[in-house]
Amino acid sequence: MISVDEALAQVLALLSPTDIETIEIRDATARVLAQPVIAKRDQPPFASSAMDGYAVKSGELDPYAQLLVIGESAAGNRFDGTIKAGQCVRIFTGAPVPEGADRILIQEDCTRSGNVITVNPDIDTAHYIRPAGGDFRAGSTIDAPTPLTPSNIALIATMNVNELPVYRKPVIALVATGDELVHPSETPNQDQIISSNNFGLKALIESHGATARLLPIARDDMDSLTTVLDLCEGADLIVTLGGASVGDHDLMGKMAADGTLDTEFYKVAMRPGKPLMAGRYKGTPLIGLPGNPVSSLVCGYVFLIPAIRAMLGLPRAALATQTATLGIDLPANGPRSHYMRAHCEITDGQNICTPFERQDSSLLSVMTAANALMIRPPNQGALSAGDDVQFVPL
Ligand SMILES: Nc1nc2c(c(=O)[nH]1)N[C@H]1C(S)=C(S)[C@@H](COP(=O)(O)OP(=O)(O)OC[C@H]3O[C@@H](n4cnc5c(N)ncnc54)[C@H](O)[C@@H]3O)O[C@H]1N2
Ligand code: MOO
Repeated sequence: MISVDEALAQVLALLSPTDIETIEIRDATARVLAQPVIAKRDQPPFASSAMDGYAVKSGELDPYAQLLVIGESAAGNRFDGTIKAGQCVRIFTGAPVPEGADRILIQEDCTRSGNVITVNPDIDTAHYIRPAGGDFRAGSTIDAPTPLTPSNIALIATMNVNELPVYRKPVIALVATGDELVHPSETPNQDQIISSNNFGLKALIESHGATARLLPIARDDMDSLTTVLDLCEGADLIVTLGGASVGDHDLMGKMAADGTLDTEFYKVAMRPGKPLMAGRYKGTPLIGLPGNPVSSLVCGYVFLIPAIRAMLGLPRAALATQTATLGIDLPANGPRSHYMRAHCEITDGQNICTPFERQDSSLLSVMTAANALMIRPPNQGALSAGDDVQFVPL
């Protein structure tokens, strides 16, 4: 069996970035910028006031000095004249600072009577002017590829860029397999269960910037399976769920083993996830995930998130791990990497990571209670509470 790292490298080698399309900024949520964008203007485009008050000459603010208010500068409506000695202009936050002014006196620091203000004896020392281009200059860029976050979407809008080149959302076809499966809301017979893996994986896929296509459930016969796989035409990636192992009805496993799939690998030294496979079906990249619900989801995190990132043109890399302190003693690990469902919690300033006692790969309730996958390398010796461990946050 190959290692998780080797398997991930082979999965990523099957995939290329999608093509680039242009979208409007209103549709940019969670997309990935494919080419740099360039600011069309300075921000702010003019020196502007940071406070509500009066635009003044800084040399004229002696205690009890009086200044004549000669006009108003509001956000969106500037004062067109120039401030001369003894004068000031009423100004509001965001408004252009008039010619001749080099400071904003906040309104709390003066009293006004008619068109005259009197400066208080004890005033704030800040100037409250935001210089033109203080945030960024015209011509400054946001590099690509980069995931579009709320803040860089706002930044790009401020740059006066409306149309953005982004990677097309990869389409991932999800094929649940098994005679025992029915759709939620259907009435299962006594031998049937509700198909859940496809919905969990759909949520995982869509929350990482791809589109999931839910296919009809494939039954445990070759005709049904190939009919559904053929319906995946046009997808960037096919993900099958279940039927990956060695039982008589595990048809994906058979296809991987007998070469019906253009198989890159079959079986990985990981727990859960041993029967994982990858290859191509009629030219389309395919990842076959095991059917146990937790195995499906864990493999989804470990392989599909990096796969989606690769298809979105982002760096090809495994999920980033973090270090925590183990909360309990653990016996030696077996020959497979173990992705243990765990709970991490900050206690006395330390991140304590404690794996759940029950690690069976059918237990979705345990997976749901977990906030981390604690990773144990193959054949790692026994560990004691207090040892450093690696984990991936969920
Ligand atoms: N003799 C051996 N048996 C098994 C081995 C092995 O090495 N030798 N490996 C075990 C491991 S590890 C895993 S993981 C499972 C994986 O099996 P399959 O991928 O073939 O999965 P299925 O048999 O189809 O299903 C397993 C389990 O999960 C349920 N399931 C399947 N699909 C869904 C779905 N869409 N939603 C909810 N639940 C689903 C299914 O009903 C089964 O209970 O094989 C072991 N066996
Ligand atoms: O590898 Mo299986 O996915 O352990 O349950």
